[in-house]
Amino acid sequence: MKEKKKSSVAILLDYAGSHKGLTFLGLALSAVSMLLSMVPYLCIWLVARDLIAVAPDWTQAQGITRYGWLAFAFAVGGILLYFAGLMCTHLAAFRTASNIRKRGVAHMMQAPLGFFDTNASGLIRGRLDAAAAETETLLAHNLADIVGTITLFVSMLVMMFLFDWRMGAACLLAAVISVAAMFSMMGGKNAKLMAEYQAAQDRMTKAGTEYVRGIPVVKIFQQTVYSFKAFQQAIEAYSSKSEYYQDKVCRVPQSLNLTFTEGAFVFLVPVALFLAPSALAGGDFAGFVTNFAFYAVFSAILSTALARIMFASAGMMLASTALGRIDQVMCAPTLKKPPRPQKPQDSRVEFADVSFTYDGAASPALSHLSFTVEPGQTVALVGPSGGGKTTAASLIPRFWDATSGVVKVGGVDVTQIDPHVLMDQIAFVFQNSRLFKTSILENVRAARPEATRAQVEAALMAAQCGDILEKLPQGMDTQIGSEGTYLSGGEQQRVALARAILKDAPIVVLDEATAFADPENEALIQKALSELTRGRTVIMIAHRLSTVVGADQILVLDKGRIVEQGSHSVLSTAGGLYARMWADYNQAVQWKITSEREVE
Ligand SMILES: Nc1ncnc2c1ncn2[C@@H]1O[C@H](COP(=O)(O)OP(=O)(O)OP(=O)(O)O)[C@@H](O)[C@H]1O
Repeated sequence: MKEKKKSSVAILLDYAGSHKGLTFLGLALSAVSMLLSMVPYLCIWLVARDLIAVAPDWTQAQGITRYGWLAFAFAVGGILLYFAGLMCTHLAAFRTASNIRKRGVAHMMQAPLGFFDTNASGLIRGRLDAAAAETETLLAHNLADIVGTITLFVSMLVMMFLFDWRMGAACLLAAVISVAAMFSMMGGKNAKLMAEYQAAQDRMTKAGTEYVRGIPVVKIFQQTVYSFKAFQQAIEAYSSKSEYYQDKVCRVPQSLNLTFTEGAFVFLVPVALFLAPSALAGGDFAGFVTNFAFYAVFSAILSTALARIMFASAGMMLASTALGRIDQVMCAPTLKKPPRPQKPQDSRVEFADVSFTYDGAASPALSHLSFTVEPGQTVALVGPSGGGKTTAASLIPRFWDATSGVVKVGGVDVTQIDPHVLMDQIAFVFQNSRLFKTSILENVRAARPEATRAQVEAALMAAQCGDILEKLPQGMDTQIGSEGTYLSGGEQQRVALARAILKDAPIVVLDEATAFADPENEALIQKALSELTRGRTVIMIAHRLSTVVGADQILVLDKGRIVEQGSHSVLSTAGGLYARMWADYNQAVQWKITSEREVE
């Protein structure tokens, strides 16, 4: 059976969780407040009736003061209940939006890390944040307005029969035309257009983020804003979408809507003129005038009600597209947790016939990789750019899951290990490790939150960070990025290594840890690395072949396959790809030394 699509409101109420009741209470209060606000109109009718009945001897109309107070009391009561209702719906809306944010973030925490390579984390966060905020308006205001206005229309129907259904129908006719015009802007094809408009807005935000990131390049190469084609095209696409929507979808219905929102009177007057002669002839002209006075005043609240419906429907549309965007975040892939997790036995890493293809890629990034790294061994992954080194290393901590074959840690398939336990087994040092904008202490302690100050300090010392701590005003309590406290790339790398040392994981994955360091930093980083890797299983990705000479095993990856495997001494004389790379590397080093001598 086809599953019925849930409405936006139902989805939002799911997110509201325990605050669902508060939303219902708010809506009920809003409905009751609308009913109370009808009473003053009834009082007007009663006053008009009494006045006309005693005219011209107004002193005989003794009930009107009572009606006046009654109208006042109900009006105030209506306002108070309306505010009480709004308080409930606001509270529920804030909680719901906060639940959406929390659930989104919790879901993201379960996404494989590789997901963030292809989906900018800033965009995901922005999307979740903005979309959650957009749902707030629907729950806090729009829903209460919709419920209130439905109550109003129902009570109007009752009032139609209560006094004179013909004049009541005249008032309603304007409302019906106005609502019909409004819904024609939102239904079917137009809803799709609205979704396209929102998508164009999303693309513009994304292109804007890319543009801001690329500003240094734009400046260095003296380009203008127009050289950033993607951003410019995204802006143009957005403006043409919004113009199209405004022009083709909104213009006529919006004009109709506006005309009839203000025009309830238009139908009432001709109907009254038509009815007047028979009322005169029937002898109940006083009753007729009273009814007319009532509907004339009553029709004025129609425009307020319609304006509320208009805002509410716009809010509904916004919320439904916002929910669509939230859904995209919630549908992001997550790491499947094993039903019966197993514990890794040791720090052995094993690839058994592993292949991997990135989503949407035409060819595999890795094909039938098989190798074993015994506990305590160091294996280096080398090879031409795009060969698959980073991809292979990424499969160990499950940044991605293998498309086929098995990656094992400690003899257990990584997909059968609890993700937290797996992460505890592995320290990953990236090419350019990011530090948080907090103290050095907290940056390092991120690896092991329960670590003492002394343990953090020991890790910093082991990572050769003594000189960094000395020059900083508050040592390891100095906030990174504050008041001119910036660390160089090599220094940041050493702090990141201290983090990895503190983690004390049995397996270490190093992705070009020394790639961007200057010679002085490189020597320190090498020292820090030997502290980090001592006695551990190490998988290192390296471009500088000098760093892999001592590795127990070198795997040469080319086009996703292992083309050579062995120790440096064997491979450098085997006449294959590694030997050529080694020769090229030595030539480059020779060239560097010669050119440096010439400069001297
Ligand atoms: N997130 C991704 N989505 C799609 N394809 C990717 C992604 N990351 C890498 N690739 C592709 O997978 C292949 C292997 O890339 P990988 O980064 O693993 O190579 P590498 O050997 O580490 O290269 P380098 O030495 O330049 O860092 C390449 O063809 C690359 O274009």
